[in-house]
Amino acid sequence: MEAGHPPPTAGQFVVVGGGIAGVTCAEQLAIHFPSEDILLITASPVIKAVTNFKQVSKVLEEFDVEEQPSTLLENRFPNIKVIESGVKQLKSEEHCVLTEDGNQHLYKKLCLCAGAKPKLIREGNPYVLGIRDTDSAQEFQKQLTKAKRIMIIGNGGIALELVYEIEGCEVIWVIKDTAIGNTFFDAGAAEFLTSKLIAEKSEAKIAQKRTRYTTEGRKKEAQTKGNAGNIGSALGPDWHEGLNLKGTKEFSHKIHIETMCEVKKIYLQEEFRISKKKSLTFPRDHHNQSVTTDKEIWPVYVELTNGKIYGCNFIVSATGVTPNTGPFLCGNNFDVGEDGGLKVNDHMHTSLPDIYAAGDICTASWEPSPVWQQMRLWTQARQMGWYAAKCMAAASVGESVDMDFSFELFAHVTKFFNYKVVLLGKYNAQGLGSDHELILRCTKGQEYIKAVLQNGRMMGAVLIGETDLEETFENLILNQMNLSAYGEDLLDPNIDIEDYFD
Ligand SMILES: Cc1cc2nc3c(=O)[nH]c(=O)nc-3n(C[C@H](O)[C@H](O)[C@H](O)COP(=O)(O)OP(=O)(O)OC[C@H]3O[C@@H](n4cnc5c(N)ncnc54)[C@H](O)[C@@H]3O)c2cc1C
Ligand SMILES: NC(=O)c1ccc[n+]([C@@H]2O[C@H](COP(=O)([O-])OP(=O)(O)OC[C@H]3O[C@@H](n4cnc5c(N)ncnc54)[C@H](O)[C@@H]3O)[C@@H](O)[C@H]2O)c1
Repeated sequence: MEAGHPPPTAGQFVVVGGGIAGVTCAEQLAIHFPSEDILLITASPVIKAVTNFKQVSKVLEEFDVEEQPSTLLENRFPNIKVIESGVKQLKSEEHCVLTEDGNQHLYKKLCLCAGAKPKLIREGNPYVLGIRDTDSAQEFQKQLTKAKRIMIIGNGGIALELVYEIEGCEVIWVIKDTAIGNTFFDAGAAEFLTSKLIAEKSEAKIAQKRTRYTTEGRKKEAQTKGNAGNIGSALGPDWHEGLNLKGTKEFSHKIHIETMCEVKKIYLQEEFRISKKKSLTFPRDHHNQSVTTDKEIWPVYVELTNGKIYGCNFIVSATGVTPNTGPFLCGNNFDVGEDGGLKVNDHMHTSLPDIYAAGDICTASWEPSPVWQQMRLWTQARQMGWYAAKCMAAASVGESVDMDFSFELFAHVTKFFNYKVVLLGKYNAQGLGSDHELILRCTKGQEYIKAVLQNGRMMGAVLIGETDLEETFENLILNQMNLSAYGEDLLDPNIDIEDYFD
């Protein structure tokens, strides 16, 4: 044991991380072993709790997420003890974790749920912001209140949400692809959504919000704990609620999309002034009107791979995440996946003895069901945390456990541009090659429905709008019924599809 440290506490169940994965795991362990102490070690001063959980159908689930002081978790589960201190080092051979507060904790079984970090296009550039936790979201909001124009890089969840939410600030949106939202949609769905983006924003957007997201309690806690520098839990659904995402201008939306390009070089103002040979590109809106005369002097200039250069106040790098595996895990010989996550098997077990992992930190390395894939999402963090606890509990009493049903079918419910969006199975025909067919139904401004079929069986679906089809489609994917005979009728709006398959 490390010299100078107090003697370690006795071996117990230890969970690292106060996000959805860690908290769910700790709660389940506390339920399984009511007479044992469960230790939750987290670097952030608040924890994330799942509330109002609703199993909508076999696989689809809905819940709210609340940031809470850790004492609330301890009150609900008296056998959970929360330690608000980052893990400095894992010593897997000694079954021990060292925390920043100078203590060491022995574990009999450990679950690592330390989340992920934004993968920025440039590290260490003060004009490149990432959004992950409450602090980074508030920093972004602060910068936005002073901004006339920003650039958003990336084409996934965060970028989609930001371009819709930001008002009073020009947005130059830079995507590598030909259409928006490539992580979630094909070009057809993207076109459906783009028309909404161009149209005026409706009042209903505010009225239909779902998740409560409170930050007041957290701010006070953070000040008293002085945890500066540590990363907090990831945000989630409706993270922008309560943040006033408004720039300095009076207009609502002004978005210019640059497709099929990336960032080549970022110049600070002074560097740009020196390289005078470059001329500025004036961004144009969807009517091809110049949105600025660009006499401005900008703090930062971005050269894109298509040769254009834009000045802006700052850049948001919404370019995905990297699992948070270091430096506290250095010196431990974990197997890691291509995406840098800790590889876990079908029992959420890593390659090291008695160490499990769940949520954004891990890479699912089992042979998945043909209609499931890992995505670093809220729901999967909850499901993995829950299932990891079940596996840890079973292993500690020598029992076996079957794979949880939630990993049978990929299912995600979210909201983009104020539309309900349900993604099921291989919703973008991922991994199906050209051997599949698509059946579509689209009513502009109302709904977009896509079913992905292979050999007559439904493999995935995208449902945008209030389609009410999620449960039927979920069943069709799960039961793999041969749908060849129905052909296009499958999406005929005059046929009540639910009756069809009852
Ligand atoms: C802006 C934004 C919007 C999102 N929107 C959605 C959405 O609409 N729907 C959806 O499904 N998903 C969404 N996500 C993704 C979702 O938030 C994550 O997939 C999920 O929260 C991951 O949970 P987690 O518990 O694995 O990790 P995290 O929530 O990141 O928690 C990690 C925890 O580990 C702690 N930690 C880290 N390092 C240490 C250490 N060394 N020692 C101790 N503790 C440590 C952290 O403090 C934190 O408490 C969004 C993410 C972002 C950033
Ligand atoms: N409603 C939702 O479900 C939702 C909303 C927000 C965030 N999230 C989740 O939060 C996490 C972070 O969100 P995110 O949007 O950063 O990640 P993401 O994985 O959703 O999207 C990353 C995007 O960045 C692009 N990209 C990657 N490297 C790039 C580069 N060098 N230059 C240009 N583009 C690049 C990718 O092509 C992709 O479009 C993800 O796990 C995401 O699923 C989910």
